[in-house]
Amino acid sequence: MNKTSILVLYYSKHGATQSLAETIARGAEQAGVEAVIRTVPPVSNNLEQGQSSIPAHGYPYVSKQDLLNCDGLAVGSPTHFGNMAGAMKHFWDSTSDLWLKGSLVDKPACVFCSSSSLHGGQESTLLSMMLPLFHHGMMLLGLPYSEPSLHDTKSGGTPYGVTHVEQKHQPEQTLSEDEHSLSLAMGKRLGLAASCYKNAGELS
Ligand SMILES: Cc1cc2nc3c(=O)[nH]c(=O)nc-3n(C[C@H](O)[C@H](O)[C@H](O)COP(=O)(O)O)c2cc1C
Repeated sequence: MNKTSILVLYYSKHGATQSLAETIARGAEQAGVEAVIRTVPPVSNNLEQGQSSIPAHGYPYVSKQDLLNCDGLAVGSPTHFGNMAGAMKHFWDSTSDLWLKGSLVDKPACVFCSSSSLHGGQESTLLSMMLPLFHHGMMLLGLPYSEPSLHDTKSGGTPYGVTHVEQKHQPEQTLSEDEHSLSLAMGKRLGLAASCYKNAGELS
């Protein structure tokens, strides 16, 4: 049996969403699964402008093969006007071929986001990222209230998925204790769900 593999796919301009992505990946690894981190290229107002296929730094850009290979998927974006960033939407708009083949059907998935204010649209951003995943037939996971941090948090963290709220006088990338523990829990939950579903499929 191949090792279960989770794809953590994010867009981040200033690194906050990337911190969530890396912590979710660590949580998945704690559940004994492999975690692959990928990002999407930025979009420009000048859509004719060619993008380099390799980022100047950081994680590689996602490929369709990454989506085909994964057994579970976490998708994250900063909140941009209460919605996922255009770069992430642009990427999902390029996946009709996978949708036609049902390539992502029944794969467990979750969503995460970062914003600069507590009531600035985190939940709507999470919901916006769920929409393409539902259309692809994925099985969406949230976070259960049995996670103590979901009750305690004064920063990010929702039952719809893990979030981060930037704090004044802190680097964007610094997660609160509750955000950190919820990110690990989200990764573990996704890893376990993907393992169970993959192993059940391979046995049947
Ligand atoms: C175009 C744009 C729109 C934004 N809209 C919102 C918003 O609606 N609500 C909010 O709280 N923050 C908003 N922000 C702030 C980002 O969501 C926030 O800085 C986020 O943590 C950045 O994540 P990153 O470091 O991964 O890029 C916006 C930022 C930009 C650039």
